[in-house]
Amino acid sequence: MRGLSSGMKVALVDAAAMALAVAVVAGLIAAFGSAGAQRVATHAGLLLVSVVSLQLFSGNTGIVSFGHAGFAGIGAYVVGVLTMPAAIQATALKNLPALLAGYQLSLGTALLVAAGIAVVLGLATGAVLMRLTASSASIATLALLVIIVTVLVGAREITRGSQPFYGVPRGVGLATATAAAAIALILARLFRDTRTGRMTRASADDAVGAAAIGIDRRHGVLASWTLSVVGAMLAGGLTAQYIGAFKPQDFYFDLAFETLAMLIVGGLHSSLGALVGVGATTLLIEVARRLEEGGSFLGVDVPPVFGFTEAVLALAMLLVIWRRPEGLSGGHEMELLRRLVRLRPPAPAPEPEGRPAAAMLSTRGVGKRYAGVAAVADVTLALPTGQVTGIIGPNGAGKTTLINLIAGQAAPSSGGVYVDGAPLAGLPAFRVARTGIARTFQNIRVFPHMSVLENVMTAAERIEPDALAAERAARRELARLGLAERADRLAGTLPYGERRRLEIARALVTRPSFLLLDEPAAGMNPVETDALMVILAQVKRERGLGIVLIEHDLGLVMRLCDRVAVLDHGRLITEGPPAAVRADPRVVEAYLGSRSSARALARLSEQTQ
Ligand SMILES: Nc1ncnc2c1ncn2[C@@H]1O[C@H](COP(=O)(O)OP(=O)(O)OP(=O)(O)O)[C@@H](O)[C@H]1O
Repeated sequence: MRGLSSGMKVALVDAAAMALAVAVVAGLIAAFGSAGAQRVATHAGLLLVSVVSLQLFSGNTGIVSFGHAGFAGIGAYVVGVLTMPAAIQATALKNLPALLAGYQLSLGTALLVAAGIAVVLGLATGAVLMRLTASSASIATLALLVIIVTVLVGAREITRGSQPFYGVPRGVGLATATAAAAIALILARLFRDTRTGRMTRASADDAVGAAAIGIDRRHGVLASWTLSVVGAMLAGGLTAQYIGAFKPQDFYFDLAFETLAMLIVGGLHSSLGALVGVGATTLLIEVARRLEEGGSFLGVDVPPVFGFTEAVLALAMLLVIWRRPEGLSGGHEMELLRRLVRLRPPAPAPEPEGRPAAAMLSTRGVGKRYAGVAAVADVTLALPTGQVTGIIGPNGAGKTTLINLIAGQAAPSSGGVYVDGAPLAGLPAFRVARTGIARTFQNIRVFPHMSVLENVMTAAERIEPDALAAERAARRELARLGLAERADRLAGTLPYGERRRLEIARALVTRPSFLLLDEPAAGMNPVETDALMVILAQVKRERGLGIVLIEHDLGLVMRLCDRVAVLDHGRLITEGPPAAVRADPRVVEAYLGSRSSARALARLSEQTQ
């Protein structure tokens, strides 16, 4: 286990525990269960493969998918056609194109072919999905489901259309279903703690924050979608060999609803949720099914009730959404290892060597108009490394917009932004971040559902060679910002001031040439603000990076900054050393527009004279 990050160690133990739990339950049912119980368990095992595949995509990206049921259908037909004995094929599929006829492959080989097709289909459809917002992508998966089932019905020569497709050898029983479910659970649990898994979750948590540390959201969506399509198609292929006969409608809305309901009941955001969801709903469905058929229960005659099972499932889902939105699992993994032993964290990495890669960040005549209003107009600024440049100005002066223009969160309407003379304008934010520009946000953008350590590690992974190195670098920055003890807490549960510091740690771990801080001391008490000032001054001294600081605390600006630029109504009205700027009558005039700022400026002049 040495050489692995803490997260991966925890994931491995969780994965082994879940696989073991599934194997033990299946073993008990195989040994002592009735034939009926074994059928239910086999069906549940195969459903678990489907639900886990769905969780791998939807849980990590936050995009609810309705399309997975359709892919299970494709998998079922692929395995069905490829494994069907030639004699049955000759009667059941008389018009099957010669190219597809007479293979009669083993289940394993047919599953391999299905996986290959799944990769191609996953990449092709994922290339579209990754360009859509989460809600549009979700609707697109619904369209995919309809298209897939329509094609399956239409491809009569291969699928027999709406007629039952029969004659598939029944090679899947409880043992195969259990093994498949265990493997699916292991892979899904481990994926979450891979580099791609973390990047995907970060983008789902806060896409803008993720782009600011260089993450291309599309990469995670494509990777998790393709993997989950493979899982869904294999689940379908195994199901084909379990049930032996099926129709396209078996892989339509009912299955999409059933698998989604199971996942939501268990908890969308963890592989444990998929396991708990399938377990709990299988039991519920079994009870509901008995009631649906009617009969005498505890001496009471109950008439058959059509659709009772679906209604119970829907009700269970609504109840969970209402009372426990994160699902029965609470939305998190077991983290058994962390519960059982006190994990010794790896030592923080030493301070990195070397100076910033770039020397100068500059804007030339940069401007931004919003619906006719000039938020920033014709600003030309030089922001060298080795200096702290303060950007001040009254509310609405355009400070945040200027940072957004530099960091790629907004595209300039005019002018440009340059790093060592190379233009940045037009690059998406994640590419700007990769040029060595890190930033924090006025309205904090940490990843709330990830741990404090994961927040920083995700950023570190862009530049560190492996997860362990990324963890050690992350721990270094957490220690610097006084957050070492908070490493395992969920970022969303931190108090405001600590979340601000976490954002700074996340930015610093990328070893940027330029650090843009948008009101880093907002919400901090004076002690925290002073500590932050010491840290920033130290980072500037040790690393020689350039810091750009937007701050309303003028005392902090005047003490920390080497130069100060003043914006008013989007325009740069003056720029220079703090003392000169403070004495500039244009600055006093700009601040007089806002009474509280004018008071702050007056107080500051009194204090520093
Ligand atoms: N996305 C947007 N759409 C429309 N107008 C915007 C947008 N972003 C900023 N603005 C406008 O641009 C102007 C500058 O806003 P900006 O947030 O950059 O100022 P600021 O100096 O950072 O203010 P504050 O100190 O209050 O944070 C404001 O008038 C604001 O309303």
